[in-house]
Amino acid sequence: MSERLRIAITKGRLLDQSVELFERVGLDCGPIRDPGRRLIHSLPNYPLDAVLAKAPDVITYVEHGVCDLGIVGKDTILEKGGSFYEVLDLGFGRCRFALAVKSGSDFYGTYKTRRVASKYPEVTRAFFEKKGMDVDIIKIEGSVELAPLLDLTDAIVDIVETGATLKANGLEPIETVADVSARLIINTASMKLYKGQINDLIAKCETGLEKEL
Ligand SMILES: Nc1ncnc2c1ncn2[C@@H]1O[C@H](COP(=O)(O)OP(=O)(O)OP(=O)(O)O)[C@@H](O)[C@H]1O
Ligand SMILES: O=P(O)(O)OC[C@H]1O[C@H](OP(=O)(O)OP(=O)(O)O)[C@H](O)[C@@H]1O
Repeated sequence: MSERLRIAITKGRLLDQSVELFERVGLDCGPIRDPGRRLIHSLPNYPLDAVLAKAPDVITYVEHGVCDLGIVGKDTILEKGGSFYEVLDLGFGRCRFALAVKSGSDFYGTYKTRRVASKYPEVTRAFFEKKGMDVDIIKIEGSVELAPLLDLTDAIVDIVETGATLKANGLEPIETVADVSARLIINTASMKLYKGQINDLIAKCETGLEKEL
């Protein structure tokens, strides 16, 4: 019997490339190419329902087993953690976490406790803990580049893709914190219960990735 699997896909930047990957291996993604306001869509030619969710919620739904699989950025995985299998680097959504400062400023050249703003406080904490450095971390919800411009903090840890946002705001990256790309994650119980079907979908993703090369 073929169960319908459920996959949570991160809305926004990762959705288009997820659709591209699935379509490359013959999955009809018509319903999620142009999803409108509807959040759950059945794929017409493969036993898969796609749930469109915010990045951290993708992990929540997969961890709780209400979705069998998920597509989410490594940034969110590093920040939120959780218990699931991370089975594939999907290669798209490539960017990096970087430590950035106002151009020319000397972040490491002082003994006072530095302040760092980030939408990713856990990633930031782990980065400085590894260095044995005590920093004050301030959580910001978006447009993190504002924090040093307003002199709230000495630096930011944020996602950098092209570097255009940093440059436009007179900031510069001084260190890479971690590389980021989209990952396929699987609920641990689903992996056992629906092994055959999940492996079929993983194999399709692998084929899709090879086709792109
Ligand atoms: N330039 C980039 N900026 C932000 N995320 C990026 C970038 N490039 C790739 N990504 C990946 O895309 C994922 C989704 O990003 P997106 O900007 O769509 O949502 P978000 O900024 O996390 O949430 P929000 O809906 O609040 O904007 C990120 O978690 C990350 O893995
Ligand atoms: O290096 P770049 O190519 O310029 O991309 C990086 C920018 O994109 C992201 O912001 P996003 O557009 O998601 O908005 P946000 O800051 O409100 O999250 C990220 O937080 C940076 O600000």
